[in-house]
Amino acid sequence: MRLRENDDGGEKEEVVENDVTLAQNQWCPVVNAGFSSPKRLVVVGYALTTKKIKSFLQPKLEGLARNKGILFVAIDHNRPLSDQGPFDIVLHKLSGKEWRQVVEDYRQSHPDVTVLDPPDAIQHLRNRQYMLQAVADMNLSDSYGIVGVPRQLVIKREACAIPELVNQAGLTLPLVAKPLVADGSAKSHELSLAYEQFSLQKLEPPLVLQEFVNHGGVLFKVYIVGDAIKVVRRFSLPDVSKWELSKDAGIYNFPRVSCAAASADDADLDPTVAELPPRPLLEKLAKELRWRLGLRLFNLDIIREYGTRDHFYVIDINYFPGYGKMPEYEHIFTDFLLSLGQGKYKKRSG
Ligand SMILES: Nc1ncnc2c1ncn2[C@@H]1O[C@H](COP(=O)(O)OP(=O)(O)OP(=O)(O)O)[C@@H](O)[C@H]1O
Ligand SMILES: O=P(O)(O)O[C@H]1[C@H](OP(=O)(O)O)[C@@H](OP(=O)(O)O)[C@@H](O)[C@@H](O)[C@@H]1OP(=O)(O)O
Ligand SMILES: [Mg+2]
Ligand SMILES: [Mg+2]
Repeated sequence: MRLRENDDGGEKEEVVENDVTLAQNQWCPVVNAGFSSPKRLVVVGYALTTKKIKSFLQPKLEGLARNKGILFVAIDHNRPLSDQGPFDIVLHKLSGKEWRQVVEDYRQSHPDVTVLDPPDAIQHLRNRQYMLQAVADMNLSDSYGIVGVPRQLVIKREACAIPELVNQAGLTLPLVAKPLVADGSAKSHELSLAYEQFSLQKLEPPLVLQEFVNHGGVLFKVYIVGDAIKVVRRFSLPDVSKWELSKDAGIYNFPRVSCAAASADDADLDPTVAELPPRPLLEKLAKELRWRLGLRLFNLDIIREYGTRDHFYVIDINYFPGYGKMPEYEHIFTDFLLSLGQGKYKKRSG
């Protein structure tokens, strides 16, 4: 294992390396396969951080995968990617220009390998200026509801100009300040809530200022794995009342509210807040976003504007999120990998 530097040379992340070379044609007698003939193994090369490996590649996933004829193999960062495998699928979430180039070159030279996902498409989500653009462009509105994004302003530099810029843009307080770059570093998740215009000068650009939308303190995480969708509830920031807004001045930093411990699925909630967004609306949104973003593995944070039944906002999109927290992810993920592997094999032999 060694440390790899990010684009900006600052934040570092661990990468895992091992040394596995596979035979050219891998066939396996799939466990529990009964009378059926041996199936071809689907070999998945992965390049993930140690944290991601721990949360995603859990024993249950690996066991189920093995039974279904899927083999996970760690990519060795000290050897050329083309010398490894052969892989049917490459799964990756690492940062750095160098790594993006390695994956891009590999994609070009190995068109028969499914690379999840294209580096450029992943990179697009790493900037909050562009992250939600595809949702805004969709203008999704049908009988099931309306899906939009909060109004936001990008501040690249000069904190002292923020109050005036916010005024000119006509943004309504409170505002959520989010670091412009969403590169997975701890800093990129350091958000704050600003109640009052003057104190906005204390913020540190580059950032995005987004209107805070009251949503009853619950958000919906919509996990997407290819064509599959899974929705869970999470606790979120509480609503801000007009009274609080007039009373509170200043900027408040808040911790990562949307992560692990805060599942709201079993909580006793106001049903109008807890009701999941309509399935057909999410199906439409996910399908269109898969296409517009060119990604197959991501999740969306969606909130319902408090007091409405069908007015939704997408506030965040994450590439290869914490699938370990998605119910039944082992089955959904292995089925997805199999469908990719088999599709490819059919194409080759057809
Ligand atoms: N516009 C908004 N209106 C209301 N609440 C918001 C808004 N933006 C963010 N929040 C709250 O802040 C939390 C963190 O924001 P966001 O999801 O954008 O950050 P993140 O660091 O990218 O999160 P993640 O850990 O999911 O990647 C959200 O889960 C939600 O509770
Ligand atoms: O750490 P967790 O398992 O919670 O997964 C989180 C994931 O971290 P990881 O990539 O290090 O795994 C985050 O990625 P980065 O932006 O930080 O790269 C982001 O996608 C979060 O939204 C995920 O939380 P979720 O949205 O699924 O709750
Ligand atoms: Mg989020
Ligand atoms: Mg995020």
